[in-house]
Amino acid sequence: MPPSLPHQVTVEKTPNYFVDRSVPERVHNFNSSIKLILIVRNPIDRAVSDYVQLKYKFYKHNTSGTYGSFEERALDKCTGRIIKSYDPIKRSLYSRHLDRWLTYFNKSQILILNGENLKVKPWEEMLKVERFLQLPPKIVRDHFVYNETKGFYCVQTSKDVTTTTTSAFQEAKRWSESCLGDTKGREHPKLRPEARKALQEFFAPFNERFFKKIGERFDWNR
Ligand SMILES: Nc1ncnc2c1ncn2[C@@H]1O[C@H](COP(=O)(O)OS(=O)(=O)O)[C@@H](OP(=O)(O)O)[C@H]1O
Repeated sequence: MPPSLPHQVTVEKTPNYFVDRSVPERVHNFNSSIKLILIVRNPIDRAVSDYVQLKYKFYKHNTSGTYGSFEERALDKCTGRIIKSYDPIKRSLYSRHLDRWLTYFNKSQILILNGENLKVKPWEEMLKVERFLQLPPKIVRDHFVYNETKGFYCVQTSKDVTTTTTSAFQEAKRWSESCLGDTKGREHPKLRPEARKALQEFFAPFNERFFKKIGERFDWNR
């Protein structure tokens, strides 16, 4: 973690911390009063996004062989059952991973954000973050500009700059746009309806357990 001054808040983002078994205890040893933020989305979409990332990495490092389709990787060829040991599936079992964190941290230390809403109304999720971190509310709708090509909002940031003209110094605001990189928003393969149904049935009990633990529900029956 980078050092921070008393008036600063340091934020560190590593998606894999949520699922790595050894991390909750280590984080607790590091700072037991830390605030944690978890962004979740429909576990089926999370699993497919994870698959897309693994497939991309596979072709980056291998010149021969094929990675296979999501269905080939995640569903047993003979029985059609979900392969629980496939990493994108395993990592999407939110209730299991949350359990490990809850053995070390109080629920009030964990903010759960809605990943679907983060994409369509990021300012709403950011307000939750500001409240949770007890920061003055500064982020508003106008800070976001929708990027049609990417299908995501970009963040508009400004910084004060001093410019010299022939007659005077001028204070001006320089606006810049900060957008998500190329590895975000990659196309997902379309799943066969039977495969999607099998995934829905598989994840449903895990989702229910997760909703019970967090005291909130998400619309993931799709
Ligand atoms: N700010 C924001 N808003 C909405 N969605 C977002 C955001 N940041 C990341 N994502 C989506 O999360 C998916 C994985 O990205 P991550 O950054 O978490 O993963 S990783 O750091 O690459 O492991 C990946 O999902 P898909 O694009 O659907 O595959 C990202 O697009």
